[in-house]
Amino acid sequence: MNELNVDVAVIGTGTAGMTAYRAAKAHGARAVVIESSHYGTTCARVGCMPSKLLIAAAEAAHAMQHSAPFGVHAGEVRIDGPAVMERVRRERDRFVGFVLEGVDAMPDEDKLRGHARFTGPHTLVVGDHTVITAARIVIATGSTPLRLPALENVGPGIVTSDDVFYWDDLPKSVAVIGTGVIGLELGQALGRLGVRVKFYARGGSIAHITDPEVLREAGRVLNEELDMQFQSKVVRAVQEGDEVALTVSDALGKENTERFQFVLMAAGRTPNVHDIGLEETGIERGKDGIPLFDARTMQCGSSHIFIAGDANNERPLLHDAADHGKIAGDNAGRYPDVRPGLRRTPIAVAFTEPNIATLGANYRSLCEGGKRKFAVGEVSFANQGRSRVMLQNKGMLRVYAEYGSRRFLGAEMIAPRAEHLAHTLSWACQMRMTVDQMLEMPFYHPVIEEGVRTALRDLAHCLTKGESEINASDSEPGT
Ligand SMILES: Cc1cc2nc3c(=O)[nH]c(=O)nc-3n(C[C@H](O)[C@H](O)[C@H](O)COP(=O)(O)OP(=O)(O)OC[C@H]3O[C@@H](n4cnc5c(N)ncnc54)[C@H](O)[C@@H]3O)c2cc1C
Ligand SMILES: NC(=O)c1ccc[n+]([C@@H]2O[C@H](COP(=O)([O-])OP(=O)(O)OC[C@H]3O[C@@H](n4cnc5c(N)ncnc54)[C@H](O)[C@@H]3O)[C@@H](O)[C@H]2O)c1
Repeated sequence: MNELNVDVAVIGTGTAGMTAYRAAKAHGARAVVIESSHYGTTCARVGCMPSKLLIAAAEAAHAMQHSAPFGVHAGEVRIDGPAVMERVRRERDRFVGFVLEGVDAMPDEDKLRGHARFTGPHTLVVGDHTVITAARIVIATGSTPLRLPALENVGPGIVTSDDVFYWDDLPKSVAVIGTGVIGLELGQALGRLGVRVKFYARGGSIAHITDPEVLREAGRVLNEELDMQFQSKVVRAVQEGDEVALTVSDALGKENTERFQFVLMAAGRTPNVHDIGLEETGIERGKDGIPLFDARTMQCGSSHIFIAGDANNERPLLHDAADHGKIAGDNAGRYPDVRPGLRRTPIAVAFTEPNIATLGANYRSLCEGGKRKFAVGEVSFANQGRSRVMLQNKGMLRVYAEYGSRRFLGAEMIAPRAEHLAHTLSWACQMRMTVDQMLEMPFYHPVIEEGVRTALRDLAHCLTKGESEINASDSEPGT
């Protein structure tokens, strides 16, 4: 075994790990990164970028197939599956290439390959070749698609998002298990590209929506296009030649079997913290096995160990992985001088159409502790001017503010181009603006943001009425 002594060891070379490594180095620390699998990051290889490439192709197909109401007729639309997937992979490889250039530029002595595992609070064994003694350690091991027991050992027809971006052609049919962000983004895109897609959801949730009104609207809008079966349970799956016979039971327990070329498991992701010897570290862990940590410093307890990115499951998103990594790397670099780093207003966007977005404090968190102490304003996009012009007049936005201070707190929406609306609103939220200050900002005409103004006006009005009487009772689509 080789032996290595370093100031900072970073486990994982994803976005969080690479950012942590650079931040630690900036403090003059002797730092190394350890990678057990591929360089290139989840985001670039099998995450954010390839999924958006697939969605871009789907948007092109959808626009051509739905241009007739404008008096524009495209003729027969032909989707060339191999060409679609070839572009996804080619552009994906380009993005991965930029990451690999960064890895190549790092000194060789800073990079180790192999699975890292704690053997003590300060020691890691990498593969079967190196023992590292590190004064500080950053865990940035990312996450892995959750595997459902009913879909284990079935055959090649059971896939996860990791597999989709290696396809050479579009499949004929896909069953998507889960109506979370991954399932909806990939499932809708595949459907728009001509694949027969059916969604099976365990409960009634849709992406990260927590507001019951937005959830109901999302269920209604998405159901117009997508075949979604809520309150269902995967019973069994059998590989039969090129197809999987999938048996699912509905809310009443009635079983039904359908055949699909692939079954896409999109039932969530699990932080990679279960096979890294955390029990040897002495740090305290939660029920889910994830170390308890401070979300401002990324420090696990008062230890020399930090945890960043999907591994800590706080907000498993790319920009948060980068922020976590910077904070963890800074603190590991200057330990024991541990300081809180910059945390931004939460923002999450599902790139479905319409987009689904949440920002600031979500509805569920605002309802914690019983009686609601916040006002709600809303707008429907059904008759919103610019949305209707573009034939994208679907969805709703709900905005929240605090009584008394009239401070804007957050929003949830399914709305046309919500990715942009969510940014504007999250900036206002982070600047701690009041609803009145937001209404003093410019609004162009005709734009979708005029819908945001309508919701804010409604919110300002509700704030003057005292406590809202809107019923907070949960309601789920499909129930
Ligand atoms: C399909 C999909 C689409 C997504 N789309 C978006 C999006 O549009 N926007 C967005 O913000 N987020 C998106 N995400 C989420 C985003 O990709 C992740 O939040 C982010 O990439 C996490 O970065 P990370 O550094 O924590 O983990 P990763 O990039 O996964 O890095 C972890 C690394 O650690 C390595 N590792 C694990 N265990 C060990 C070990 N014991 N020893 C050594 N190395 C180890 C792994 O091999 C991996 O390379 C998407 C994710 C998926 C799957
Ligand atoms: N646009 C984006 O920002 C983006 C895109 C993709 C992924 N991501 C990140 O990746 C994370 C993981 O995404 P995800 O979609 O896998 O997870 P998710 O938590 O968003 O959704 C999981 C879905 O699976 C369902 N489910 C859970 N257990 C199940 C079971 N046993 N049987 C059937 N269904 C079950 C849940 O009800 C839910 O609908 C997201 O939370 C997000 O942070 C972000």
